[in-house]
Amino acid sequence: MGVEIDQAFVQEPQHRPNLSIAKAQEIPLIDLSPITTTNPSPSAIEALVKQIGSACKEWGFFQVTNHGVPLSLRKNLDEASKKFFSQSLEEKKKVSRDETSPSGYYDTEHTKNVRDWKEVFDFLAKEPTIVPLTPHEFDDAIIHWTNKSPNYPPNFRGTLEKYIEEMEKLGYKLLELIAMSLGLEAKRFEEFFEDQTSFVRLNHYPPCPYPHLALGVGRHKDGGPLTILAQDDVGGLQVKLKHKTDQEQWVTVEPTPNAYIINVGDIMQVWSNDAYESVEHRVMVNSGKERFSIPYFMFPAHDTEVKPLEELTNENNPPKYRPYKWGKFFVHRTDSNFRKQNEENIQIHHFKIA
Ligand SMILES: O=C(O)CCC(=O)C(=O)O
Ligand SMILES: [Fe+2]
Repeated sequence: MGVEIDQAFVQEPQHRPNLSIAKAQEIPLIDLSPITTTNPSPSAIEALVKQIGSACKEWGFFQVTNHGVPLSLRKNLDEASKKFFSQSLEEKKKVSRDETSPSGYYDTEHTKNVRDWKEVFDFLAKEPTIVPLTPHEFDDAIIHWTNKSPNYPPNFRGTLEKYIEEMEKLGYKLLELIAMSLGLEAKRFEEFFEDQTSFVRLNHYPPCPYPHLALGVGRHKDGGPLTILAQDDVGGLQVKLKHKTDQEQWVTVEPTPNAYIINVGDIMQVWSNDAYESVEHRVMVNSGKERFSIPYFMFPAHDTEVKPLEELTNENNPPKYRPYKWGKFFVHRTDSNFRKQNEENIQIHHFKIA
């Protein structure tokens, strides 16, 4: 008799991956050289802004090349991540997250109440990162989160910090392009990031003997405005197609060497009053190969009041969401990561104006 899978990992039948999925379409691949070369022509930038706008509208996801992030930094972090995860569980647990600061190592995340087949290490971009102590609306207490510093591999922290600097630069550039594509001032989004709550996540998906039952990350939408993802050459990320048909259609994002995968998340959906929707995605696992990925979640300051931007709403297009505080939303999600819950996690549709 074979070994049985822990039921906590098993997806409901309708959410199990189709292992023979057709590779029908590709998410857009966008060349960022107009903003990474010196003296770019205004018409090249204009064309780029158009491409970004239509990718955000049609897909919510795109890949970028010529993004300006030095390859050496990415390679250094890839190697450090592999070394870190190759340690014993006991060693990794020495830098476990805890309820006072959720950065660090853990392998127990549940997405939509099913356990993910993965282990992660989270590292905050700003130290300390200021967030509300509790998700409760009328509790004003704040708390300072700090990072865990593993002893191995050597200079792990330095490698992460250098990488984060580059992610921040790329993130601001992308936000400018997205702002322009919505007809906003290029720097419209910058004010929200002064005390940002961004973090980088190292994901490790070990080989899984049950790829037809489990997922590396269950279907979800990212909660912030923007995610910048590096995936290795194994593949497994799937994006749900936006066009509505009777059946859900998932498209695999084929690995493109050295490219970054960009997606707009829930906050961009709210800011843009639904012009750019946050798209569901998930990660398949496979029985033969382990997979590594590194998302950078660009998150605003905790006290950001998230609401549709005034410039993008009017009488004919009234705000579709009630304002909510990012920090409360974030802490609510983080809290629920610690345990399997019976209720649905907090979602932006809870703030939707009917
Ligand atoms: O590993 C990946 O490709 C994506 C991970 C992801 O979607 C997430 O961590 O939010
Ligand atoms: Fe995600």
